[in-house]
Amino acid sequence: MAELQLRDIRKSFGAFEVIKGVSMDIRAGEFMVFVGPSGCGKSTLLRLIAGLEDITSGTLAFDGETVNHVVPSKRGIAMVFQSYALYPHMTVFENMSFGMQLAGKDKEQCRKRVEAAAEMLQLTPYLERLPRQLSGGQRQRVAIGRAIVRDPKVFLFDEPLSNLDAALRVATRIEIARLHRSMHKTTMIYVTHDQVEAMTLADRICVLRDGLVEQIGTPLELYERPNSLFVAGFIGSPKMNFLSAAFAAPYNAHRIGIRAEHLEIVEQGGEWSGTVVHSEMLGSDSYVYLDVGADEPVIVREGGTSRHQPGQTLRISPTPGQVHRFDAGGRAIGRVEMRGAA
Ligand SMILES: Nc1ncnc2c1ncn2[C@@H]1O[C@H](COP(=O)(O)OP(=O)(O)OP(=O)(O)O)[C@@H](O)[C@H]1O
Repeated sequence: MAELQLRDIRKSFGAFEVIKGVSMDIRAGEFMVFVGPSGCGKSTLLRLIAGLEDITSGTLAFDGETVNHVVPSKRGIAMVFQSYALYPHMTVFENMSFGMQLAGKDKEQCRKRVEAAAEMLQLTPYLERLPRQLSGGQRQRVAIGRAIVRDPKVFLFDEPLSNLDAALRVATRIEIARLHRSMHKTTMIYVTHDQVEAMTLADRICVLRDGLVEQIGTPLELYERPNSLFVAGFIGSPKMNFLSAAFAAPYNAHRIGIRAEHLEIVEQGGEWSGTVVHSEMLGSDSYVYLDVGADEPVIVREGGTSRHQPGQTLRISPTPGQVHRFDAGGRAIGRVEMRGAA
């Protein structure tokens, strides 16, 4: 378990600055998730923490000690990548124990650690198999097991589940959450594109944008109190509905944002009305897409099966207190109880 301090970290590749001054504290035992659009620098930041890339300027400290010039093998980290990078000619047991044997660990100690990790990851029946005799999810668990046996202070994950199909992704995600709990809360830093992974695994999420931190907070903080249009649009699925001009003016905002679950279809009155252009049924919920005359259809969540057909006119109202307001620069200016109240 280690605490990390990042102070004004910058990274350039030649003249191209990718990380532009990132500062944050990652608490001991915390599960921190980095999200952000493609190319914003998530993997680069993780690789700087791992020591796989040199930091151009700024300070990186583990438990108060600067590690900028400490080689990766001496940082007490273990990293799991999207590609499992297992040795194809070695069994699961050998793949997991190889690193320890290289480090000169006692054979018996290696065996015990591998068996304990295999137990934790439900890999015990597969220890004598070769990687090609395993499913993708099992291979990724071996890669995670190989990292566990090193008993790292900090675990780094770079999109570890993105090669897996949907069902395996869910199963392995639950496995990782369980792992975090059972490893006495080893500090974990996890890069992902996946909303659900970020929301369900993270103690805190860091949203990166163009090499800078846009917002750091618990999943619920980011979901309920995004500090910018960018975070509001990035966190949550379906995306928050954004409305501008005549829709936002009564709220004294440049733009307003309302989540699909905070719009209610009403029989009478209603703040806006629109035509149903599409509806999606997910089983437990439905999403109704309404053309209210804005740039894009507004998405409204309905519990159960939608009763609404394309072409039908519906009236909708936002849930009081759930209208997010944004200024012309895209900064949040808080939610309001009702229109005209700001
Ligand atoms: N070794 C390198 N040399 C030059 N440019 C690089 C290098 N590594 C990364 N970059 C650039 O740095 C930027 C950030 O890359 P990075 O892989 O960190 O982004 P990311 O947020 O992880 O993206 P993705 O979600 O697509 O994986 C990109 O523009 C990338 O092309």
